[in-house]
Amino acid sequence: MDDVTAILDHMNPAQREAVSAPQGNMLVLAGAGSGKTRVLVHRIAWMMQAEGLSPYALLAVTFTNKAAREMRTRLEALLGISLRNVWVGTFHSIAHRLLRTHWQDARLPQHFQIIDSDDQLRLVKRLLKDYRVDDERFPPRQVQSFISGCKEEGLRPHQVDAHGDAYMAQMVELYERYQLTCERGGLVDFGELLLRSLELLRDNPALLAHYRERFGHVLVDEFQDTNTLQYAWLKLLTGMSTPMTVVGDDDQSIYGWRGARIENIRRFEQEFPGTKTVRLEQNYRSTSAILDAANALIRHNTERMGKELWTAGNRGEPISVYAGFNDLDEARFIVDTIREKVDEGINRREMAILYRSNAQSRVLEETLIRQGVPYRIYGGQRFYERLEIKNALAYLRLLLNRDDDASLERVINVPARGIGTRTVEILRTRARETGVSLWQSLHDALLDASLKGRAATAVRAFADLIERLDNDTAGLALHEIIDHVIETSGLIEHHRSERGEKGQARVENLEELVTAARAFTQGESFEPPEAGEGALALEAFLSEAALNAGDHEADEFEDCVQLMTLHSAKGLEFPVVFIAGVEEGLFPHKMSMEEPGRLEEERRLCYVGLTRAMRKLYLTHAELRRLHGKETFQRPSRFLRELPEEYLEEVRLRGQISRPVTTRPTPGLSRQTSVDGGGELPSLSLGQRVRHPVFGEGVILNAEGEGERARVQVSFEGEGDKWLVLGFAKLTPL
Ligand SMILES: Nc1ncnc2c1ncn2[C@@H]1O[C@H](COP(=O)(O)OP(=O)(O)OP(=O)(O)O)[C@@H](O)[C@H]1O
Ligand SMILES: [Mg+2]
Repeated sequence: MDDVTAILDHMNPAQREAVSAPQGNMLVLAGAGSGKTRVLVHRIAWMMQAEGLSPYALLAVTFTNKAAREMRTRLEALLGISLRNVWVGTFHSIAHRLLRTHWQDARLPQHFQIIDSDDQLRLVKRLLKDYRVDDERFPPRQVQSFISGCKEEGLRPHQVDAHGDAYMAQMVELYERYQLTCERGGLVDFGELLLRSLELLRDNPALLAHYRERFGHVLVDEFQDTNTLQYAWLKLLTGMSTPMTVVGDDDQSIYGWRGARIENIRRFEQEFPGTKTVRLEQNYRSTSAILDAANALIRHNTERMGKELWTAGNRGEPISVYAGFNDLDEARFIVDTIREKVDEGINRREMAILYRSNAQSRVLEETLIRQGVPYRIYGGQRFYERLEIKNALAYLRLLLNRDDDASLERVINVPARGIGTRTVEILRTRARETGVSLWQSLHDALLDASLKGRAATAVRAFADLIERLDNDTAGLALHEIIDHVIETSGLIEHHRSERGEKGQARVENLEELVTAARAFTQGESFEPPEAGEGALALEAFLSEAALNAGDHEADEFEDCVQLMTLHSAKGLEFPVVFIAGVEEGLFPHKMSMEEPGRLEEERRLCYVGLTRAMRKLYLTHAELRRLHGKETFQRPSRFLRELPEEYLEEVRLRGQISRPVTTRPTPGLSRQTSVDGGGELPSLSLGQRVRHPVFGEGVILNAEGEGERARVQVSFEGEGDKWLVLGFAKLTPL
């Protein structure tokens, strides 16, 4: 009995009520950090201990595999028993388990293979070719997302109505052929896992009855992010008679773009009989400054179910807002602050840097590496290890060295240009036998005609492409070389045609590589900046990129700063959180600014970000950012304005010299600050503190123009930002 009540220890009355309520449908609707996940775990423990529910009668669905592992560990700790085969996992992993167990009823071969989206795309391309479908009118990625979309809505080819439209009819036919190929090959894609397991249960009443009987209770975390198919799956599995506990927060629904339906929360209340709704209103995670600011932000959304959150905690420190003069300065501020905190005794793993777009990690990573701060990217890869970046670098390596076999193999058919594995195999064998590089063997094979027909044409086109890239980029600056290569090779287009967030992220990363190159030649990126021009610069850049990719891999137990996108931070918490790039166009992301619905989703994402912080939150933005290879002035995000000022504190530039303007010319900005006439001017640096006879003390934010018209932007305390012509303004460096 002691054990049982221990489960209710450290719980507030509302939580206790939710944990110990008799089994029946329950919706826990509550804001961030109110203990929803904790209630879910404790409710499971309670049902096992107080009500004798067998661990195997339990089905708990989490959003990520990591969350599933954590839930299992927490349960084991609470119950003091090992829980190896309990049904705790993501929708996909649970569906997979069902299909593996009942492969015959699911009409699958015993050893069916799961294919990821890359395999899926390859398959689509092959189909288009086999059936001679014009891949310009039917771009493979579009076909792929059509198929996935149908599956997410639970539709099989025969259920899709083309409404007499020839284009649609062709799409449906492709879906059908795709499906047939999968069936024949025993292949199951991600969407298929869920749809197939839904059909498995639907078409096998005995089996369905078995599972309805077997599962005494079904629990779902992060319910606000379930999609139509998942909702249908839950409804079928429980038959609305097996009780369900779902927990969620409409304000944290951030996967609308991937088909998640917030309405599922409302539907649940209406459709599942006798649903008891519990609201948790006390937040245990954050200081009141953080929580109240987050509450104020989310109040700007109109589509809300309405919730209140309070905390008994201290007000804590204000939220620090830092305006970097550029993205590099922003990164430097973050990393400096992290190092200070480490000196104060805070573990690195207690600190997280969150950002909206994947590509933002590049500058942060480089700064962390340069300062020797170990970091880990959660739910993603390091910048220089990302697929699209490795592909781009492989092209660049080939320009310098055609005999780089690894690079050649990597990109010979990326983007697809009809060079199959058989052709590559022929080249490889030949290279091995004659002791030459693949590049050489490719030419030999073309000469003696051992490659023929389409293969020969495709291989020749590839060789020509590399030569052409080399010729065309001669004499160009490093960033222009890279820009040209990613455009002309078709790499960027390849990802541009990929719809959805993933393709978008890859395009952004490639553009970020151009930015990295530009920063590199200006000595702002890696060190030391002895880059030189053209091929020399390229060589130096490639070696630095290789260094940044390798070697720094932290071991599993190393104390690391956590980097991740805001999306992958869902459900997690950290004592210290930095959100970087809080700027219009970046966050909210430009793609979402036109549609009110998408903008609200961005605001929810911001709410998720803010509420990850327990003790201290930093919001940073840069006034000048290199984006997509171009420098742009950035405005602070509207989300910053939506936070009440009373919770914010502006961090002042520290007045230290960070970047002498004279040695680091920036396109569009001045090459030097010294002006002719008017005598010698002191050499000034961005970030430097200066005094003006009228405006007082300030910090140099920006500089532009040359000669007499050189101007600097100075942020004066009390006077705001001002642009001053250097020749006239009497600035004294401090
Ligand atoms: N009654 C309580 N007493 C002390 N700490 C609590 C209590 N309830 C929750 N917590 C703590 O508060 C933090 C937030 O809890 P939890 O992660 O379960 O919240 P959540 O509602 O799931 O948040 P999110 O919406 O971000 O997923 C955790 O550290 C948890 O241990
Ligand atoms: Mg949670």
